[in-house]
Amino acid sequence: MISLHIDHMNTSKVLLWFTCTFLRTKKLETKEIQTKMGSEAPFQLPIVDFSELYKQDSDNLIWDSAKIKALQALQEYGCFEATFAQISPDLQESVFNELEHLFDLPLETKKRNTSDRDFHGYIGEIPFMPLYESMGIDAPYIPEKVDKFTSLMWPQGNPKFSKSIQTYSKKLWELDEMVKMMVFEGLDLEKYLDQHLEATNYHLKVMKYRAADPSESTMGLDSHADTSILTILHQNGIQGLEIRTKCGDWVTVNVSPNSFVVMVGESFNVLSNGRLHAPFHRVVMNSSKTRFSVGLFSLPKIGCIVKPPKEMVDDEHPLLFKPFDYGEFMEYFCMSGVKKDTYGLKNYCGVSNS
Ligand SMILES: O=C(O)CCC(=O)C(=O)O
Ligand SMILES: [Fe+2]
Repeated sequence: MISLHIDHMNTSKVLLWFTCTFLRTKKLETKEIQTKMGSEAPFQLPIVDFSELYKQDSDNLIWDSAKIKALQALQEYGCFEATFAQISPDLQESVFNELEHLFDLPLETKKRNTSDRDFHGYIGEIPFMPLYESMGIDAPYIPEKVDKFTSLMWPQGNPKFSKSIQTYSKKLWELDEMVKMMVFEGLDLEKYLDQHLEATNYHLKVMKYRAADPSESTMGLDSHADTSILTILHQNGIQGLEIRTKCGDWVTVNVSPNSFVVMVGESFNVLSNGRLHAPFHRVVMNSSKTRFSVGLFSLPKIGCIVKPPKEMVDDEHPLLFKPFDYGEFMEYFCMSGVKKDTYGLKNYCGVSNS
């Protein structure tokens, strides 16, 4: 989940942000120049096809090969590109059309999307992130939750919006569970999968990034790692997502049309005791067209202690994080302010000298 929230920031933090953003923009300009000179090879994330998994697969060959590829990618890059024909191009188009209407609503209407959880309601008008706006729906596969959001935005109703978002979220949720099943199997933790899924909440965040004016920074969303377990991202064909590799290089993730990006959040890094990599990522708006994106975030339920299964800890893999509660962590995270390129959970409960 993004690690930026102005409500909890005092003036000095905001100033610090401005300074950091300025310095990063300078660095970014250098990188853009390098790209123009052709010094960087295009980067392609591993692609895992989930569409075929619905077919008869008696020897589990399709499943096992997808599982190996997915796990390797999550260990090496912290993400991969997923193809998933069960979310049809028509459904995708309908979701992005509806999002355009949603973000076109008056600001006062969009601000009705409030939440008692940080980052789950309307976010926008942030001075250091002027291109960015987002709204959120908890448990979006539950029809009543989406209907409630829809009637806040359109008191006269908008069944088309409700239907598209519900159908779409349910499919994304299926994809999330398939990835978790692969990871848990791949790490020999199958017996913990059901209890893990029971202890998980879901949040759908819909985002809009307007194009930058010539005088503005192109930074749409600054560098951060998600605090989630897993995040599934989808965009309207406008590129902008960048990840930082383990070597520290920023690379643009050119996502193919109709594909999704599956990304590890810090909570999965904790659960796997460091085996899965949670990548820093950001959004850079080099396009003159508006970018819409959607993220399904799976989050540890508040009150359920997050810690790796005992099989993940041994002499070779000493415990990296103390057990934590996500609700308590979020309180700390919001109060401690934003720290650029820093892992919030590592700061909060990392075992020292890990
Ligand atoms: O818009 C995107 O593709 C990325 C959004 C993101 O990283 C986030 O909301 O945490
Ligand atoms: Fe993110």
